[in-house]
Amino acid sequence: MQPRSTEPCGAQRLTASLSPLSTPTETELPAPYGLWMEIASSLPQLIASRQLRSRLHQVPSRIPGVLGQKSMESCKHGKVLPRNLAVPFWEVSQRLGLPPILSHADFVLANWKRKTPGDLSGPRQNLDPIISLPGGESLRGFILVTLLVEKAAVPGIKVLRSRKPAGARVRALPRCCHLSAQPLHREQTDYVDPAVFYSVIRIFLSGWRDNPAMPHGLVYQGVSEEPLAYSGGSAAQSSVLHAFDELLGIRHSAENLPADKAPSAFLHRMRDYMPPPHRAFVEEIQRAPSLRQHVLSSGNGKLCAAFNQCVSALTDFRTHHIAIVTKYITTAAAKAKAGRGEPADGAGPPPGKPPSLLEAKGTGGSHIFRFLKSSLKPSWKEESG
Ligand code: HEM
Repeated sequence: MQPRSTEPCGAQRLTASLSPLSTPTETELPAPYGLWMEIASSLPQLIASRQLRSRLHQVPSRIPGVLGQKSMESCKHGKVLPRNLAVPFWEVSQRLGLPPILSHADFVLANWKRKTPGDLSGPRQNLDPIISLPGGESLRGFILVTLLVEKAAVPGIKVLRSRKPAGARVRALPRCCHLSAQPLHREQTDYVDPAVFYSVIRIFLSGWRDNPAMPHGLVYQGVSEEPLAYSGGSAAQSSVLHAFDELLGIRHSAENLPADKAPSAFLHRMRDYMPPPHRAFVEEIQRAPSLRQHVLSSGNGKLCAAFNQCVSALTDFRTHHIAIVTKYITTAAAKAKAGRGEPADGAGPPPGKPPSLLEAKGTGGSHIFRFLKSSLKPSWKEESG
């Protein structure tokens, strides 16, 4: 991964809007980016009518006064992102401290707006994604349900950020550590059609690292002659579970897996896909004195029970999540193979052949069940006293 600049600029406002639960303040880019906005706002239609490629050719390779220009480099091999997309994408990503690929931060955290001013008491009804992809209502449900899980975690994150003594924080957490496992299950089921998720939405989240469909990554023309490999968007890039895991000192076991394939290695890599303030927050919790050690040495039964409740809440969330993955990937794959997995009307046609090479893979490219089941069995990080 390239070194990242944290250079302040207009991008800083965008970064600020990525902090947990703040409303994205800007939903339109400034005038020089008019053509980009126009294309971004009609992606589903452009993809369905196969006009996206020709529209993208019209994007100028230089955006006046905003982004620099790199010299054209020839491309020797691999799948190529043309220079007029690759260079600005690279530069904006550098300024945001994010990798140049659609990440959880882009797709979910910064991609929502209120339909009407007001609170989020009827959240799904009053919310919309800013930028959509093919997938119709299922795509909308997928983004917004994921966002609502982030929202449900806010009280817990606030406890983590509070300056209260460790004991008080442990006691406060079980009340707000549920992470909405039940609603996650119910809402995904109600709003996201598995066939649409499997054959349409997932393609946009498949990335070009550990993806057999793009084994050599992607050449970002004008940025690097060598192909670059980045994982696709996944809620594994959300700071929420990482923060709770670090707080509770949870490590994910890796039976029969080489170290580089262990869940902990994958999850650590996903931190590179978080906005820098989120990553810093998780690392700060990681560096803090061990809460578990504090609880154990307190000899306080109620405190131990509260701590264990937090661990159970995470396990429950992950158990529900596995049920979702079974439905949206395993069962959907079987149906697609049997020819019974046609997306419902209104979802738009699949933009290409469903990625059969990705069947056993997660959105971020992991071998899903081995990975997800191992994260159900928490082990503890080694503690030095
Ligand atoms: C249709 C819905 C969903 C599907 C099919 C799905 C699928 C997956 C898959 C396959 C993985 C493995 C890692 C990867 O390859 O990216 C994963 C990881 C993960 N997902 Fe989801 N997911 C869904 C919804 C959600 C939601 C709404 C959340 C909550 C914000 C969530 C949170 C996570 C987390 C935290 C991980 C990392 C593994 C862990 O910490 O246990 N997922 N998901």
